[in-house]
Amino acid sequence: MATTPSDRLLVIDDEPDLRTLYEMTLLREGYNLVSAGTVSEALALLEQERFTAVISDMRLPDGSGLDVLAWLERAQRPERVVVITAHGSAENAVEALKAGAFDYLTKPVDLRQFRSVVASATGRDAQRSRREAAASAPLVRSEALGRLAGESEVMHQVRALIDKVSRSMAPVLLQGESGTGKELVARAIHGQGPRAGLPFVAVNCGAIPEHLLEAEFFGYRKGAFTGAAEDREGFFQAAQGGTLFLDEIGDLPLAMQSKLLRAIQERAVRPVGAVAETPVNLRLVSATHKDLAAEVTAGRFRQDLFYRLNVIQIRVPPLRERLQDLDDIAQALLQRIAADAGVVPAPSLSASALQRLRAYPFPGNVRELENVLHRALALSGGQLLEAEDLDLPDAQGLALPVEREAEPVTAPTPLAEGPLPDDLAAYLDRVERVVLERALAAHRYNRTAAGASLGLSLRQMRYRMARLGIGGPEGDGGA
Ligand SMILES: Nc1ncnc2c1ncn2[C@@H]1O[C@H](COP(=O)(O)OP(=O)(O)OP(=O)(O)O)[C@@H](O)[C@H]1O
Repeated sequence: MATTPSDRLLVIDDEPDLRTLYEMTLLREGYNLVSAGTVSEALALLEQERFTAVISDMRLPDGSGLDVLAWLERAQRPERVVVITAHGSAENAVEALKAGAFDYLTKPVDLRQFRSVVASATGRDAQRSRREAAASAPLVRSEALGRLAGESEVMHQVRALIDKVSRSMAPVLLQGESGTGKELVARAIHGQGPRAGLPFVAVNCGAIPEHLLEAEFFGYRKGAFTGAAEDREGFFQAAQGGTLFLDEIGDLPLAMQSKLLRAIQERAVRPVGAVAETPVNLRLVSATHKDLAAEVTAGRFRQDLFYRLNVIQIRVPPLRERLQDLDDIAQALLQRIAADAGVVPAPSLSASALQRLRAYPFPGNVRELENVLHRALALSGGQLLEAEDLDLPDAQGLALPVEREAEPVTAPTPLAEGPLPDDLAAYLDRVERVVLERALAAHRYNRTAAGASLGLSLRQMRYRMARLGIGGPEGDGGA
């Protein structure tokens, strides 16, 4: 590959053999480099010139890789730093990421991984993929960040954090109620980062049946189980080079938590039925509406996995805590919904409509607001949406949700009597298909509303529709 003048690296390691190994590997890749054996030598070189990236061992005779990181932070230098930590030292890796390292590698260094991590630190992988995918990949860069409306103090903080974390590969944990915009934040982190042109794969951990998790995450080989007619890649392979967004991570069963932890530690996954592992290099963003620290205390979430995922935490507050954003968000959503529906110009909200919105607590947060506006737009037809068009209960009339008695479940008639199905999975798929299709038709193909009527989130609905190959008119903005 052609070298650009910016491909200049600084390698810091005190062991001559390792330094030679790194140098040889990098020279063969076409990089141009200098090396140092101590922190002070490294700082002297850094004072003289700028590098694209710095690759530093953690333990050095006169200090540590963290000292180099701290120096670069203080000097506000743009170099990306990859630290190399001792095997099994999760603390060091997490500490380095928190201190601003771009990424880390663990000893003994796997050279394939080394090349791939350095390629992302120098931006080569992103450049290559942008060239390859220029026309076909949707350019997510900045688009998601642009969609994130709201000028409240807390939203400014969220945006500042997105900007900061997007510069490294550090895992991010997003904490917030359902519908607050966690996925949008995850997309913004990806879109602002150096790998914006690479895939962003969103997975709702809670929507996948437990027995399919491993195959869905890591893929499988042909013949691994009945029905595995060909090799299939998992989410990790699909997100290779980019970002894997694990939503509702708190719903992951313990057994799968262990497998996920292993994949993070080893930076490799083994598809079901495969002998060899496949290296993966991606950024993990996870999200939860649960208090994961409390889940750890309760023994439902692995402490070590929590530690690995929670390197940087961003809290996305509920809408009721940032009511001053409501007007901006409502207007932004209305613009988008109207544009998607081909309604030009977009209608606006009357003063009374805005007042009604402000008085409503929005337990379903921004997603609920989006649905309310969808419905209002479909029903009103005018240029000004009034309070009545929103179809919201008065603030005074709002009652707390009453727990409904669970309705008795009656088995579908064919099962109460008559022959039992000879293929239960296929039979249940047929039942599910009929239920989903009926709910979709009843809600004019609005997947959010159809899902809600069945007690499913939009993601669960999407997952089920995709699994059963149910298409149909795009009925809402949840895609
Ligand atoms: N600040 C915002 N400005 C504009 N639109 C927003 C904002 N926050 C969220 N949205 C929109 O609200 C909807 C719900 O957001 P999103 O799916 O990101 O929430 P979530 O927290 O991931 O929800 P869940 O936990 O249920 O998966 C999306 O259509 C998103 O684009």
